[in-house]
Amino acid sequence: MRGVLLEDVSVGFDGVAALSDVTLHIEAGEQLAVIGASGAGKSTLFRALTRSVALGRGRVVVDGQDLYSLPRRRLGELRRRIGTIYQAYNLVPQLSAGVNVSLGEVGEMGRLGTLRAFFAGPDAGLSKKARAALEQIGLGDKAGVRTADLSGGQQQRVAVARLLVQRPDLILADEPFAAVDPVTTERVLQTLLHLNREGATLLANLHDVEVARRFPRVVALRAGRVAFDGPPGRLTEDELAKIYEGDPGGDPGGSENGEGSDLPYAGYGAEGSFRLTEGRDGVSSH
Ligand SMILES: Nc1ncnc2c1ncn2[C@@H]1O[C@H](COP(=O)(O)OP(=O)(O)OP(=O)(O)O)[C@@H](O)[C@H]1O
Repeated sequence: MRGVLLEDVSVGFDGVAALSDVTLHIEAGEQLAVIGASGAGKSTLFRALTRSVALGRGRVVVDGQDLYSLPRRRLGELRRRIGTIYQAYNLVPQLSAGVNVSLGEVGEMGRLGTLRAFFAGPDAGLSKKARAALEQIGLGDKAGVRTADLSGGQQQRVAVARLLVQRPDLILADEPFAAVDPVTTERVLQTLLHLNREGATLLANLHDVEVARRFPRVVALRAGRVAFDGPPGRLTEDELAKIYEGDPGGDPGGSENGEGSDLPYAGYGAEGSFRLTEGRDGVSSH
């Protein structure tokens, strides 16, 4: 994977600009947190990276390929190398957790295995990989449970286990920590960072600025434009105030960030930041 480039990207919905002139270079293997107020365009940015939204203007290049000019088959091939955790998790609710995880296995063998698992019963025939992934994410006992019957946080972990099986080159995690408790957040974060260390480029849309500060590079969107792009140390209270200015809801996911505050960054100064990984400070200046 040679990284990601968005060049002057604009996306509009019924005349409303969701993204305006967004230019971002993301190097292969980078960890990038995307923040911004509700409606700032974060999800639209992620959808543009899988060609799931029409582009008004600009260019999106993933691994050297112009995403929006690719023929269908090549687009499919590229998409299989992109792992997503979206707010709806992209899981098939009627299928068991184990089968959903198996869907991460690309290629014929993976598909056959999944079909076999589907027909043989909810928990039968799963590959070792799928089982190990569920174990790793703490859902070893849920392989046979219908995904619809799992809690929101458990479904989120199923989506993460699927990534462990898929081993994508690019991970798009759109609010991966919504609806999960702090322990699960840590577990999911560690898994994503593990996949990143193994080479995957990681983009995470985060509501919680404290979590975003743990990434070496933070991009903030404000009204569809890039309002900040740099290391978390430069994310001062002033910057944050500009980014979230006029945001009526603060953190719609329910802020755990300070009593009585409705702002997602309340209580966290620029100093409090820390990182999990070492040696990743070399944020490329774009
Ligand atoms: N399918 C759509 N049709 C019409 N408008 C849309 C559509 N998707 C997004 N929008 C609009 O585009 C803007 C950006 O939305 P987007 O979902 O990208 O924001 P966001 O930053 O992800 O917000 P949140 O944090 O609340 O999820 C918003 O004004 C939204 O209402």
